[in-house]
Amino acid sequence: MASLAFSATNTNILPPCAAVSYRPVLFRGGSIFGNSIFSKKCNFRGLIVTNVAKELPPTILLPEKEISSDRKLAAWTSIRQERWEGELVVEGEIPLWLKGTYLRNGPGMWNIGDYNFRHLFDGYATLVGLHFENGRLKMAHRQIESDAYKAAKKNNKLCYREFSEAPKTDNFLSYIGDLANLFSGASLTDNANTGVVKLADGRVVCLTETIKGSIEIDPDTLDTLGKFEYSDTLGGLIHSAHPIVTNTEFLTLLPDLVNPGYMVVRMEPGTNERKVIGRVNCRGRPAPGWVHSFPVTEHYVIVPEMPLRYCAQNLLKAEPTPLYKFEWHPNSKGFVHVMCKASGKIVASVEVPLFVTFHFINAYEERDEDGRVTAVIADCCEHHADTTILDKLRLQNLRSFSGQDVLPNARVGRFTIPFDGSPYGKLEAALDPNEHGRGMDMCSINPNYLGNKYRYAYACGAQRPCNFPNALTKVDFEEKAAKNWFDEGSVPSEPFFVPRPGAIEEDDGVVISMISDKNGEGYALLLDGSTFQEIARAKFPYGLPYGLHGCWVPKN
Ligand SMILES: CC(=O)/C=C/C=C(C)/C=C/C1=C(C)CCCC1(C)C
Ligand SMILES: CC(/C=C/C=O)=C\C=C\C=O
Ligand SMILES: [Fe+2]
Repeated sequence: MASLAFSATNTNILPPCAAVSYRPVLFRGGSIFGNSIFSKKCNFRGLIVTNVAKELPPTILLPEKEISSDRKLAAWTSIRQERWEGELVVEGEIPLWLKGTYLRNGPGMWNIGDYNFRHLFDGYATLVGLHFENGRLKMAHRQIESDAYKAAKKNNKLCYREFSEAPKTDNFLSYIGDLANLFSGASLTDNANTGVVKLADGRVVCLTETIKGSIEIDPDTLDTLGKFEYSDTLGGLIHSAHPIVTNTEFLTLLPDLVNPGYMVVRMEPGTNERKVIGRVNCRGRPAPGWVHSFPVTEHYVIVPEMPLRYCAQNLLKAEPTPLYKFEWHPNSKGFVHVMCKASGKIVASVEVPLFVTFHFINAYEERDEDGRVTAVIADCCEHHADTTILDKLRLQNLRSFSGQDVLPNARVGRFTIPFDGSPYGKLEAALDPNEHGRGMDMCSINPNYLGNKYRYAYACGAQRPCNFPNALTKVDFEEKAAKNWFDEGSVPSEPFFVPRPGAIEEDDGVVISMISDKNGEGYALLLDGSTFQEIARAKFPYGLPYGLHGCWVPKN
């Protein structure tokens, strides 16, 4: 077969002492076989895997308490080993036009030795690649070599501030150092665990919300290439986790925590220099709203100002507060601002009902019969202005599903931002949330419809009872209906839509997701974008931790 993109490498991670008993286990798929090992003497449990196809040395996997018959979903369990790569056995048919790699990033390692992290967003980044070619599928995964990850491995302790975790201060003097490091940003993490984007110039960058956590990787080998350094002098410590990336530009928002507002910036392909388009001054106080993502239309950048606001004091605290680095300020209200991409001018700024969202889905302009823009429509996965979703994403909650229906309700929140100068915008459900089980997050659309009127969105929905979105859903905004995919006890990751080259219909393509199943195992799943029926699946050698966001790297 044609040589596929991933390099043949594996890492040996040695257990604390030699294994004493061997038990052959699992693995279909031809390219690998494995032995599980358990040593009573040193209380080590793990797996030995040999990649037969590549004749690599055996890899001894990370010892993990959870690797036992009572193991729970792999989704909330740290990755078993640093890296793996190999071909998977495909059940069903992968369309021959699907050529390229789906890269997915996410927090996949939530412990340093015996110390366990608290929150889903704390984990060290695990990058997974699914490489499709000629109807075949290779999977690879690898840890991103951020400074934070390398330092944790070397010193066997947390060295940088993660989403909810902060390194312990030994004494007063080191605390002073910590404060200095905090203000300079030196102690903030560069653990790029949130997403991965392919820039128009071909570079692939993993991202988180700290600017220093922008890390370039090689999409073929998953190697960490180094920091993606911005060459401008804009400074700042944080940005939106989800830039808008197209063939012509990279747009992002830089929150200004000192003088509450957002810089809207643009970076051209082939450069590392962000240039300012304009600035939005916040209308609420005391700080800008958290801006995990934002949408654009053809001509405008939409800047949401959520009442869940960054909190400088919480940033300084070592112990997590109920809302982590944020605070809920209902009295300071919620707003949506619209900036013209070409001029940087604010063309609308409206107060909207209180809202909580991580992810905007898409936005577009509505026009009258003379072609004048009358309003902007912006859709998001909206959590009914309820911040408890942040707490539900604590690992302890995710790992302890007892059959109770504890996932807070979510909907497709549709903002209407009028252009007639009126001071208020609307926020309503775009369809009955029961269509998708009142779960709604981790969305994607056909990328060719970015910023334009669109009909379909793909997301994680819910089949109740659940404690986390446990279904995949295809929303049809025209029919105001959804099609759902569900497999009892499973946790599916972001359904990522890849359009068929040359397609006319918006939903002509496939949806890729990775499933963590009730047996602790996992598989790649391919659904038809139109029927939302399964067309193929391929089992992983072991279940993978939950991943957040991905991108498509086409192969020419
Ligand atoms: C994984 C995900 O979706 C979000 C991750 C967010 C992170 C890692 C945020 C980190 C932050 C700090 C470490 C300090 C500054 C504030 C903030 C950007 C929230
Ligand atoms: C996984 C998630 C929310 C699920 C709730 O329904 C949010 C992830 C945010 C970061 O990318
Ligand atoms: Fe996200």
